[in-house]
Amino acid sequence: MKIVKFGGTSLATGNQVRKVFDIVMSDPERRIVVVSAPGKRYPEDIKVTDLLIACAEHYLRFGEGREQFEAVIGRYASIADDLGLAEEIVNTIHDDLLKRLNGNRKNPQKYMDAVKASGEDNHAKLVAAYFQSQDIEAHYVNPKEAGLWVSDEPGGAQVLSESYDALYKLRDRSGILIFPGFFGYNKADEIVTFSRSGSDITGSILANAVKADLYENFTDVDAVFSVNPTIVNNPKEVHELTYREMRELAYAGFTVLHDEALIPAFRARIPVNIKNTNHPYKPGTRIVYEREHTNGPVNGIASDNGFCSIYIEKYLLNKEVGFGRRLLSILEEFGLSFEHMPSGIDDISVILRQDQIPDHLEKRIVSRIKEDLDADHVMVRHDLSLIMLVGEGMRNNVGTAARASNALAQAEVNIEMINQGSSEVSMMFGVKEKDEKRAVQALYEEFFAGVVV
Ligand SMILES: Nc1ncnc2c1ncn2[C@@H]1O[C@H](COP(=O)(O)OP(=O)(O)O)[C@@H](O)[C@H]1O
Ligand SMILES: N[C@@H](CC(=O)OP(=O)(O)O)C(=O)O
Repeated sequence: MKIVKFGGTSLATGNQVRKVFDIVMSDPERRIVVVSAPGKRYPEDIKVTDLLIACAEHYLRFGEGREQFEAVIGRYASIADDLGLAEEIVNTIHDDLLKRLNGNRKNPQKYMDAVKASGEDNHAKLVAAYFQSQDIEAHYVNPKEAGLWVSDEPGGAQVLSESYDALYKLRDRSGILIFPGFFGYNKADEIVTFSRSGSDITGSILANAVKADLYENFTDVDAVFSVNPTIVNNPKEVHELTYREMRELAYAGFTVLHDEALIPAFRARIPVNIKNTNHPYKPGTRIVYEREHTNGPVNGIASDNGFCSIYIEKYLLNKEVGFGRRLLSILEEFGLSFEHMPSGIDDISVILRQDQIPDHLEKRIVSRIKEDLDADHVMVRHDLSLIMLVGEGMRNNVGTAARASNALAQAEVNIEMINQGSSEVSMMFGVKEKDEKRAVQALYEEFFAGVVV
């Protein structure tokens, strides 16, 4: 059995839904189909999820939002019209969304989640109606009825372990099951969504639960590229990655797959295949437990910006028992999470996403660290980008850091910090945001020019 997930662009128009139908029907193993809400039809378009967020915000502020509501319904109506579906399905979606918008607004986060989730929920109903119109036995499945239970963290839910046994029973159902991505239910039977792009997570959970042979994730690119295609023109495709490599790359900026979508599949050792809905005959990228290392130390280069580092200097801090713990407990008090913590003998840096620290808090954090830790010097560096070199082959290759540093020096990029992940499949370079593009291009040239991936 295969789990097949289709992203928003794969389901954005009637024509795209027809492609999805053909892909599913071409393989009898494709039994469970996870759908996203309609995505962008062209680059400047707005995803239905974003239209829904705007709609919910309008209702929260003004108690209504006719224009935003019509924009959402218009998207479904045009898809239904394209597919020649009866008016009934659009009426169902219309009534469902209106009911959610007029629902309880006491808890704005929960209200927002219920409205946001309607994007995938209603599209699953529409896609099931299309399959049925083609005389195929297909059923819309509601995540509550199927048993997809999640934690009560609006916009950031985590699956609860008891879901897996409940969802296993989906195997016994007949026909093709159309399952909405992106949300589950908490123990109070309320809708809670995963973080953005979370339909990938639903697919992975279902793959684990039903012990699928394969999790196919259909999107709008032929494969995972070795580097962000907006930074390097026409980059090389990577046809095989390990779970660890993809997890690091997804976390560090490869948005093609949600970084939380790997763990459930990985735990059950289910391979993931990323494929293109528009070119389904192409092999795509396989994500597997192990791979042969035939293509050099680096398998992908990811980058992301918007980081800052808190640099702390104190003579012999490495000898001071509890220094790290006390530093992290100050960050905890301010509700800050950190990404990396490279350290030396007399200094340590904590790297964080800078949007967590509003200007007015920065001074307070710096003086707390100075006073409580009796630090010699504390400084915040802003506007940093983190570049991650990722590859299982790094473990067995001497000189990767030297090659990378040399390439960056040649490109006149100053390295603000270096950190080698303890897993030894990644190496991180911190640079100024203004240098990110040049740095990534130089590293790509060093590790991929002439390499067959
Ligand atoms: N390294 C990469 N390889 C492939 N695609 C990437 C990479 N980094 C970012 N992307 C982007 O990810 C997009 C696909 O992810 P997403 O938009 O979430 O798709 P979907 O809506 O199908 O879930 C691609 O169109 C591409 O712009
Ligand atoms: N529609 C949701 C969830 C999702 O996974 O979408 P997509 O598959 O288009 O990334 C979002 O935009 O966040």
